[in-house]
Amino acid sequence: MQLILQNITHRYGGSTVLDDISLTVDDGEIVCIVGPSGCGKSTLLRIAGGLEKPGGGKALLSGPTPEGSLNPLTYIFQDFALLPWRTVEGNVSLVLEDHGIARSERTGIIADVLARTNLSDFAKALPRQLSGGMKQRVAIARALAVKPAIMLMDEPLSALDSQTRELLMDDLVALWTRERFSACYVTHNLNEAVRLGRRIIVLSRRPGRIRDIVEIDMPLAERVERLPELESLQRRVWEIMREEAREADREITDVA
Ligand SMILES: Nc1ncnc2c1ncn2[C@@H]1O[C@H](COP(=O)(O)OP(=O)(O)OP(=O)(O)O)[C@@H](O)[C@H]1O
Repeated sequence: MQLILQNITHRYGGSTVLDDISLTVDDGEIVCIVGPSGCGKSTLLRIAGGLEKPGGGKALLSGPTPEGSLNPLTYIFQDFALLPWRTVEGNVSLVLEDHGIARSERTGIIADVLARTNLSDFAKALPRQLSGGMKQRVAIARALAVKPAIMLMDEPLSALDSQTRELLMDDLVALWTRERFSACYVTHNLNEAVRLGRRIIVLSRRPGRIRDIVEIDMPLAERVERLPELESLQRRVWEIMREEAREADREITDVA
């Protein structure tokens, strides 16, 4: 299944936030979206997920829904959004209960996604007993449980310290390598973008327009071994963004 954004334009009040954004996320592809603060990355993701209606243009899904997919577009947020009174398995179960999945089937799905995210030993733990990294693994397990066609990931690792972020990136690469998933992945972090993205869409400062697209034709599993190449790609993305980020920074300071 493909996610297609066609000529998306959006305004809040008098100001244009997104201007004529077109992009496609192909089946099995991770597309990263980077750009200066306030350029509309999260807005674009909300439009992609149907949470917000664009002022102009269209967001659509094309192709058959994967078998067993309960929710073709599924979000993963920075703040995990777990229910504190439910255990790890209870949090994953909730989305399945919402879809009316019978208990016996739920048990199988939960065991599968907890195994894939290395959480099997923590099934009975409560969120408050878990580190930030583990909480985000639960959020990823919960997203996988509905067999999404495309995951919409909004800064999923940015609440974590840098070491935990590294571990979670390894996990995402391992998950993707075992069973490819598609994702539209918004991040501030250019290192995450070059580690995970097949394509990196660089947006300009507000109004967000596509400034450039950097393609990375290197298998995900090899990237951690090829850090010098990734560093030069990361520098290239930063060169594209630098002026935009500087202008965006000034703009925000002016407002304050
Ligand atoms: N519901 C809303 N109503 C009015 N303005 C909004 C709303 N949501 C976002 N904005 C504004 O739209 C612009 C884009 O916001 P958005 O959160 O999409 O940007 P972003 O690129 O994700 O930002 P950041 O990198 O800082 O997270 C910002 O100026 C923001 O203040």
